[in-house]
Amino acid sequence: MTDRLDIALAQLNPTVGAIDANLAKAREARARAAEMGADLVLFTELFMTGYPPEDLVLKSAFQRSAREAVEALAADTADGGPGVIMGTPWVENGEVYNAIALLDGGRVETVRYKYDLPNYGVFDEKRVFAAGPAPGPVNFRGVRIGVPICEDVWTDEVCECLEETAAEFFLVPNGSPYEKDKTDVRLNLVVARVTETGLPMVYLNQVGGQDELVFDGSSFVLNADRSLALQMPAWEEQIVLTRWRRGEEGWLCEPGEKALIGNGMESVYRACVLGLRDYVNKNGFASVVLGLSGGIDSAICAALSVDALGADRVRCVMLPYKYTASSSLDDAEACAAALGVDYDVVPIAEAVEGFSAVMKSTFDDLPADITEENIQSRVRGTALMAISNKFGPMVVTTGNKSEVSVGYATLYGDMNGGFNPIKDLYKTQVYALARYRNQTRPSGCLGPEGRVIPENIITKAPSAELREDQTDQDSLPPYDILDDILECLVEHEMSVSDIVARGHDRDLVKKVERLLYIAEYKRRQAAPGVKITSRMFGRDRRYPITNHFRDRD
Ligand SMILES: Nc1ncnc2c1ncn2[C@@H]1O[C@H](COP(=O)(O)OP(=O)(O)OC[C@H]2O[C@@H]([n+]3cccc(C(=O)O)c3)[C@H](O)[C@@H]2O)[C@@H](O)[C@H]1O
Ligand SMILES: Nc1ncnc2c1ncn2[C@@H]1O[C@H](COP(=O)(O)OP(=O)(O)OP(=O)(O)O)[C@@H](O)[C@H]1O
Ligand SMILES: NC(=O)CC[C@H](N)C(=O)O
Repeated sequence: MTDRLDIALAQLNPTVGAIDANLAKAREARARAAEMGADLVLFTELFMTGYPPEDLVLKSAFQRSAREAVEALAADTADGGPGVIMGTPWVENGEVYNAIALLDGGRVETVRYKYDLPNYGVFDEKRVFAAGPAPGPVNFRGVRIGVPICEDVWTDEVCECLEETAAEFFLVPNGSPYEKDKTDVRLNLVVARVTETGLPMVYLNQVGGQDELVFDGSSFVLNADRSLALQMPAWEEQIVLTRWRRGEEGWLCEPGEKALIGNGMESVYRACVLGLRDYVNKNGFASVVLGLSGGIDSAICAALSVDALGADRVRCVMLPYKYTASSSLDDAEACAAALGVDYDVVPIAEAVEGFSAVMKSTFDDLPADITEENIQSRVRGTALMAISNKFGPMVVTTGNKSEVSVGYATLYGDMNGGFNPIKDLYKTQVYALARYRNQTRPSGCLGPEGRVIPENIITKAPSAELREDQTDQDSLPPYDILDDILECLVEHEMSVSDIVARGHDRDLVKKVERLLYIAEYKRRQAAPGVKITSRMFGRDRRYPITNHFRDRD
């Protein structure tokens, strides 16, 4: 039995389905850990397949590939180097489990299954995995290690059971998606588990974007006295060696680096950047294109795109029509120049008017209305998709959560596009993010320092510029009021009367409630985007499209 263990923690960015690449990444990490002198390397939840693999797990070919990769890595451990705790799906007796495999001495020593499968919010694990029995510790070179998997530490049961079966400390592999202000939630949970069991805990989380989810890393270690032994950075890959020593009081992790975890605007900004970067890169796009209107939404999306990919991978196009103010042209050009991106102006009058001419007899001289406004938006959407088809960039779409909530966006028009980095940010948060980015370029961002969004874009009244002198507030309440009502309805599921009790006008709340419900059909056709809040549209909030319910309060 040893009294010393050096454990490498691999906070890495796997890709869902890329089993060969994930295996290669694991081998590289193990080689690095061996150089550091590690006895054991810990990987994150389902690292071998990437997390969350969703229904891929149901395919027998996928299950087989994952197993072969785990067995290949197990064979590597015959070299006498570090053992490995690897997250992987595992099939036994016809059931598929969300598992960890302990690999050592050239073989799969043991496997343990996740007990508590999350099945709420964005998680659907009961759909694809069977729940395992309450796990006992694994025995690694004479040390009994508890390995609860992610959700297993969100309640006390599994850790208690592990402590009762003589676990000496916990190594917890996680696939815990980012949400604003979640860092404290995780820390409090780990404090609770450490307090209940008196055992130290390693909380290791993956990093990177996977469709709408983004994982922040932010892994850490708490000793049995609840002191923070180590804090890994957010948003970055890192392999770190932790040194464990057994004393009279049990195991202690020697204090190591404590990275500062930015919160508030910094974390929101970096989540949007990494979510967009990984979506674009992991789906094989060399570049992106977006319509730059001189408005705040497209300006922040341009800044996020440049910070994610670098200016040379971002193309911005101004698509003016007769309602585009000359100040919008100036603002768009100034924004593009500040960001250093390729910028074109493609006037759309001929296409808009050509389309109107084609429809003239069908429309039978009916007066112009929103139909003609939407044609402008759809011409812009078509132009951007044409650039995408011709040159290959993915279209970044720019609707914020306030617009997406109330359907203030045109289907097959400004809603066109592959990915939306601000989909889960209300308009008031978009303004705050723009101000933040003008003051601070967060670490890991590839754009220039300093002001990248001209002040006029932030201070002018927002407008879709689809008719003369239009502003958003012709159709919508002021955004601070709208956003508060929306947050009450969406994030907090509050009743109309409770929202009115906050000081809002009842008719307005009822109007917003109605707009929210009737726009569900648009959201179902919207591009994916980065989850930031506790209740993103989509998997986090599954409302019916056909829905006659209205709150009677
Ligand atoms: N339940 C349902 N299921 C399936 N489809 C449904 C539907 N209800 C309506 N529809 C369809 O949807 C159509 C209406 O939706 P849509 O065509 O999008 O048009 P609509 O929502 O009527 O108009 C677009 C709105 O977005 C605003 N806006 C704001 C900011 C920027 C931009 C921009 O474009 O740049 C636009 C614009 O001012 C206008 O208020 C209907 O004609 C109908 O075909
Ligand atoms: N003149 C334009 N040139 C290029 N793209 C445009 C133009 N007008 C609209 N778009 C595209 O359509 C999107 C929707 O317009 P919208 O008015 O909602 O956003 P915005 O102009 O960026 O911001 P704001 O709403 O604050 O004015 C824009 O973000 C942009 O991508
Ligand atoms: N993968 C999981 O089990 C994640 C669930 C957990 N509640 C989290 O968000 O961290």
